[in-house]
Amino acid sequence: MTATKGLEGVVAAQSSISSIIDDQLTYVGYTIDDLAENASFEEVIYLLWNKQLPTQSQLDALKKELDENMALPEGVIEHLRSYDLSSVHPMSALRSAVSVLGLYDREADVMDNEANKRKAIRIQARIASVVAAFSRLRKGQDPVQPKKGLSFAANFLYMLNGKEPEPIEEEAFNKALVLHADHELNASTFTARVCVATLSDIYSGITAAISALKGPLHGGANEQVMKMLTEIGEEENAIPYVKKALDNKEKIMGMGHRVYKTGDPRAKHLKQMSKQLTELIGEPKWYNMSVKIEEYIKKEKGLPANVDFYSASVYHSLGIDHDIFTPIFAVSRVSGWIAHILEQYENNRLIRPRAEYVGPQKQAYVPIEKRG
Ligand SMILES: CC(=O)SCCNC(=O)CCNC(=O)[C@H](O)C(C)(C)COP(=O)(O)OP(=O)(O)OC[C@H]1O[C@@H](n2cnc3c(N)ncnc32)[C@H](O)[C@@H]1OP(=O)(O)O
Ligand SMILES: O=C([O-])CC(=O)C(=O)O
Repeated sequence: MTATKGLEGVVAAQSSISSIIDDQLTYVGYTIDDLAENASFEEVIYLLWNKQLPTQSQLDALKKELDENMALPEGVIEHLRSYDLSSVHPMSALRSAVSVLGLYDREADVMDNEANKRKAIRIQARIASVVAAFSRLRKGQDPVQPKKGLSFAANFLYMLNGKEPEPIEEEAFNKALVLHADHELNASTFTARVCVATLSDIYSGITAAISALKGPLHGGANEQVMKMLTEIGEEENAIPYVKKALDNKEKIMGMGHRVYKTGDPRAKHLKQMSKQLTELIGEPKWYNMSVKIEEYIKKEKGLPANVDFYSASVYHSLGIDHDIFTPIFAVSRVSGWIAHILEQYENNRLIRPRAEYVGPQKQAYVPIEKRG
């Protein structure tokens, strides 16, 4: 038995949700370019969960269900008020709050398909509310109740900021949600599938997935990109900064990808949005220094920008706190996690690979008093 480090190239599941072939990403066979330009996030949720685009009445029904389930149980708000919010990372808060959400769901451990679909709606709707409530509570503001009839994107920004977004903000945020919704067997999705393949419940699967997304090699990279841009400060510092980082064998966040070698097809959409939005807020330097870094890393290391690179300056331009970037990734990706969890339940087998043992062999037990 020989291990493949990081499971690179290992095909670990069959799926009909999303695919990456020749650096092209599709959700259920629709290209990400087509969806990013045309689809609402709600349509994408429906697509991922039902493997087909909704009719108008199916979309209306989904929107109504999301609207009806967005408000948080009072116990979850109390939970968020029960600890020092200033001392925790929002991803840790989200991870714990989703676990608490499960405690307030009477169907949490009901495993049939219909119950799982009802829980899917509740989780999708409430994760957005948790992130918004957390963000407000830690600033000493009360949570804002969701407003029925708004799009998912607009409702999130409304709950976050207490005012409805401008059309350009809503459109940009919707596109970001569409672009982040699913991505085949990335680390957090794989984590979710491993978890529920034991026939554990959907809240456990999502909590596990959030835990995996948090890391800076995965979803946590978007926050780190903005940290880097902030440290760089001005355009002329960009190249010296990344050159020094490479000399020190440090990784440049938002660059490189396990699967994409020529480019991440989501990045060009975010790049375009970054240009537009940073100009709009009068801070084009974030876009300009990002372009410089992207070009330099491509030239020096042959690595492309990934989805996390330009999303950082997009979210910054929308006025979102930098440590809320990764929770926003979760607000979108939960749609994909749920799709994969439902797909795993449909045709389940325990996921249990092997390890190549490389430790000592044939050791004889030594009584404790004789150990040196
Ligand atoms: C939503 C997402 O999860 S997208 C990914 C978000 N993560 C990041 O942006 C973090 C930065 N990027 C990385 O760490 C990596 O490119 C990953 C984790 C995304 C992919 O990693 P892997 O496929 O395992 O590649 P690995 O880390 O083994 O790197 C291969 C080589 O490229 C180099 N490399 C990879 N990414 C980078 C980077 N961002 N900056 C500098 N060098 C890099 C490595 O140092 C390594 O070089 P070496 O062979 O000389 O040691
Ligand atoms: O697929 C991956 O490894 C990481 C990624 O881009 C994502 O999860 O969107």
